[in-house]
Amino acid sequence: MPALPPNRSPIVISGPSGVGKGTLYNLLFERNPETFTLSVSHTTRGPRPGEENGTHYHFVTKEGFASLKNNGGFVESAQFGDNFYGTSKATIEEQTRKGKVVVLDIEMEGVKQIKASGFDARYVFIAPPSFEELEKRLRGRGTDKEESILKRLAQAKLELEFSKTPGVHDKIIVNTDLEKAYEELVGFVYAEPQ
Ligand SMILES: Nc1ncnc2c1ncn2[C@@H]1O[C@H](COP(=O)(O)OP(=O)(O)OP(=O)(O)O)[C@@H](O)[C@H]1O
Repeated sequence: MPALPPNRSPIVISGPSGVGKGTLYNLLFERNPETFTLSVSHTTRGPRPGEENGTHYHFVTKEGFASLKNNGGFVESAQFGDNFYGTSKATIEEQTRKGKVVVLDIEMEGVKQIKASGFDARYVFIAPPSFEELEKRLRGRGTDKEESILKRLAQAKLELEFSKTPGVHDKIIVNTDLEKAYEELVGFVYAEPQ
C-alpha cells in the first residue's frame, strides 16, 4: 500500500448508528497510522475525564462557538440537548496541511450541510446487510439502553432512505464481512482521482 493515497481530499463517512463506521475507520487508522486522522470537532460541552482539548474535541464556550459559526467557520454544526457541535473548516485544512487524509464521521443532517457548503470531500456511506442485522449489532455492542436503541433504529430508517438519493454518496459499502468492507474502503480511498 503506498504511504499516501493519490487523492488526499477528506473522506466523510456516514451511516446508521451501529453499522460499524467506527470499527472500520479505526482499522484504517491502526493499519495506516501515518496516513489518516480523524477530524477533531468543536463542542460547547465540558470535557469528560480523560478527554483532552485538541485531541478528542476542541472545547469552546457557547460565545466562541457562536462567533465561529457566524463567521462561516463550520462546514457543519448541530445542537444535541444543550450542547453545540461543529466541524471547523480551519481544523480540517490544518490537519490536511500536515499531510494527513482527514476522515470525518458525520450524521445525515451534517452530510446535507457539508454537501450544501460545497466542501471538497469524498462521501462514503456504510450500509448494514439488513435492518435485522443492524439491530443485532446495536444490541450486541451493549453500550446503549433500550430507549436509545429504539431511537437509533428509527433514525436508521431515515438514513437508509436518504442514502438512496442519487448523487449524494460517492461510494456505498455494505458492511457484511468486516475485512471485505475494509478492503472496499481502502480500494476506494486509494483510488486514482477520476
Ligand atoms: N462486519 C461486521 N460484522 C459483525 N459485527 C460488526 C461488523 N462491523 C462492526 N460490527 C460490530 O457492530 C457494532 C457496532 O459497530 P460500531 O460501534 O463501529 O458502529 P458505528 O457505526 O460506529 O456506531 P455509532 O454511529 O453509534 O458510533 C460493534 O459491536 C462492532 O464490533
